[in-house]
Amino acid sequence: MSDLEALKKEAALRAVALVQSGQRVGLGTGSTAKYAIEELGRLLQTGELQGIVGVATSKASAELAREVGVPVEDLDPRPLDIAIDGADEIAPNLDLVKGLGGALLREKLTEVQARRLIIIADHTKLVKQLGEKAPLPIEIAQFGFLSTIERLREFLPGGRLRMVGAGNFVTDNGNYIYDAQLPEQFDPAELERRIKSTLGVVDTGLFLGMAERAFVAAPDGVQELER
Ligand SMILES: O=C(CO)[C@H](O)[C@H](O)COP(=O)(O)O
Repeated sequence: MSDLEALKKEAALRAVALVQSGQRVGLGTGSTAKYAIEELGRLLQTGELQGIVGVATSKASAELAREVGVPVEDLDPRPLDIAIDGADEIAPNLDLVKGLGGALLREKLTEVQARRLIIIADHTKLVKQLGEKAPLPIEIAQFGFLSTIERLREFLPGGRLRMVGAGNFVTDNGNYIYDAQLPEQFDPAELERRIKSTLGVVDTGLFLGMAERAFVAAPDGVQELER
C-alpha cells in the first residue's frame, strides 16, 4: 500500500471508531470511503460492532458494503446517526467540494439526513479556498444538456462536460456532470443558489455547513478538524 493510501486508511479508521452498534450509517463513495466500509465490515465480523445498517451513496458503495458483510438499506425519511465520506476539497470551515467520483447527488441526499457528517481525507485535500485544486462537479439532466451548459457558462466559463473514454460520464441517476472552474473570489452560498436556480441543474458538489468534523491524515499524524 502506498504512503497516501495508508494515510487515507488511517483517517477512515478514526472515523469508523465513532460508529456505535445499532446505528444507521451513511456510506460514502470513493477510494477513502472504501476503507471505512471495509472497516465496518471487519468490525461486524469480529462482533466489535453489531446491528448496524448502511445506507449507500452509490451503487459501487452498496456493492462493496454487501461484499464485506455490511447490511444495506435504501434511503428513507428516517435520520441517519452518522455518515462517513471523503471529499475533494476541504476549506478551513469544513465547507467541501465533492463529486469527483460522480456520486454527489446521492451523497448530498444521504448526508443531509445524517446527524453527524464525518469527512475523511489525506492532507492533499485541504485548501484555503474552495476551487483551489479541484473543479466543482455539477450534475445536470441529460435532456438539453448543451443548453444547460451554455447557461452555466454565462457565469462559470471554462468548465467542461465530464467524459469517460469516448463517451459522456453518466451518474447513477442517469445524469451528466459539468466540471466547472470556480472563480478566484466567490461567496459559496450565493454561488450555490445561482447554480441551483439554473434550469437543467440537478445539484452541485458544494457541501456547505454540512460536515461536523474531518479526520485529515498527514505523514506526521491525523488532524481532527471541527466546524
Ligand atoms: O465526492 C466523492 C465522490 O462523489 C468522493 O468522496 C470524493 O471524490 C473523494 O474521493 P477519494 O476519497 O477517492 O479521493
